[in-house]
Amino acid sequence: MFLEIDRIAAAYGATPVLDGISLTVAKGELIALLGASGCGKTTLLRVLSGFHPASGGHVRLNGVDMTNLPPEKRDTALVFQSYALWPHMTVAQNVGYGLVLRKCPKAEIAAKVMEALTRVGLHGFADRMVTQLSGGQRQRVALARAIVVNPALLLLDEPLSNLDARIRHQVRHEIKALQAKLGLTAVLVTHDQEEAMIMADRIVVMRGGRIEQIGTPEDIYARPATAFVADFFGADNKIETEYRLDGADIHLTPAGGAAQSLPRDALRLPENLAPHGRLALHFRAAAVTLTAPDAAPDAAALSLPGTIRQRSYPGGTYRYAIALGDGALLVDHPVPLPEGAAVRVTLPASALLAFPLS
Ligand SMILES: Nc1ncnc2c1ncn2[C@@H]1O[C@H](COP(=O)(O)OP(=O)(O)OP(=O)(O)O)[C@@H](O)[C@H]1O
Repeated sequence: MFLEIDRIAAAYGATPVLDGISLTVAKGELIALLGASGCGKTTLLRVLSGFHPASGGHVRLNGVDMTNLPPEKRDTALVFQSYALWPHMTVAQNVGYGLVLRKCPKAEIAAKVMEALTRVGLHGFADRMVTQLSGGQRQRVALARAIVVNPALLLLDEPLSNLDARIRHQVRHEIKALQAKLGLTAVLVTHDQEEAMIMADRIVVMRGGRIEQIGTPEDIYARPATAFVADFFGADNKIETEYRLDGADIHLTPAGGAAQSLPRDALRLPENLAPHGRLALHFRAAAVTLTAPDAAPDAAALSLPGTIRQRSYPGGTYRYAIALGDGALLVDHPVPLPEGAAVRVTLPASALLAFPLS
């Protein structure tokens, strides 16, 4: 494997932050480290760049153990959230800085800088001061500065989070296209689930200094391995239920609802599920339908009585807060319904992600 992260541990003083992180990255692959604030993504990136020491484990790049190499001896380039450009230098001087340090001939620097600026769409900006650029343009300069040295590994530390939404959406497609075109191996740190989905070949979901799941965006979205990942990827509505397996069926008794049976195959159940116990059923707001309380129930869906507590309009569809037993759900539904109305909440079995509760 091109990049091997092997049981990496890291700490700040006596406080452990990374706890045995192992993962491999293929040449040309873009991996996103995704997780809530404080889970250790930036620390892992700092370990890869050499700005923070590993307290255990190894990092190998292209077969070379770089665990204890200083940053400048690693074949990596880092793009920061804050751009970290020199304000007293022009765009070209910023982009060429690394090549000057490497003592490249002047003519070669000029040619490489021009090529990098063209690649990031900043042809014609070479002589501008970076203080005269927008945030999106500054981040393109930072990207040009990273790619101009042709690094074996590109490290991106929340590179888009200082940009406003519209520019961010545009620049993330540009970075992805450039990385793919140049065949760069890249590790991106982000806390934005959509950004990780759009940019990454594989996503590494981190939690509390450990890896919770690694997979393609499709994999993680459709088959989250844990309730935490389901929650993080938008399946954040949850119903708790007693269950009992019975031949081809599963009997469910959800909190606040009547007992129901569903074909066992209709749900994606965890492997080695005990014959009975409790499950958390996670699902996305858009998967639910609302009908009149007396509508005929669907045999392949869980059906629960609820009351509309609140209605809002995020655009395109209505969003309802529904009281269900002593719990609450958020549901998207295209039709306006009055607050206070009794409804039947229908959850198609295929939309339910089931996780055992202890
Ligand atoms: N310089 C430091 N000294 C002490 N503790 C630190 C330091 N930097 C980070 N930490 C702690 O280490 C843990 C992991 O931090 P890290 O910055 O890697 O998380 P993160 O997932 O990148 O979070 P964020 O998205 O907020 O940047 C956090 O609990 C944080 O408080």
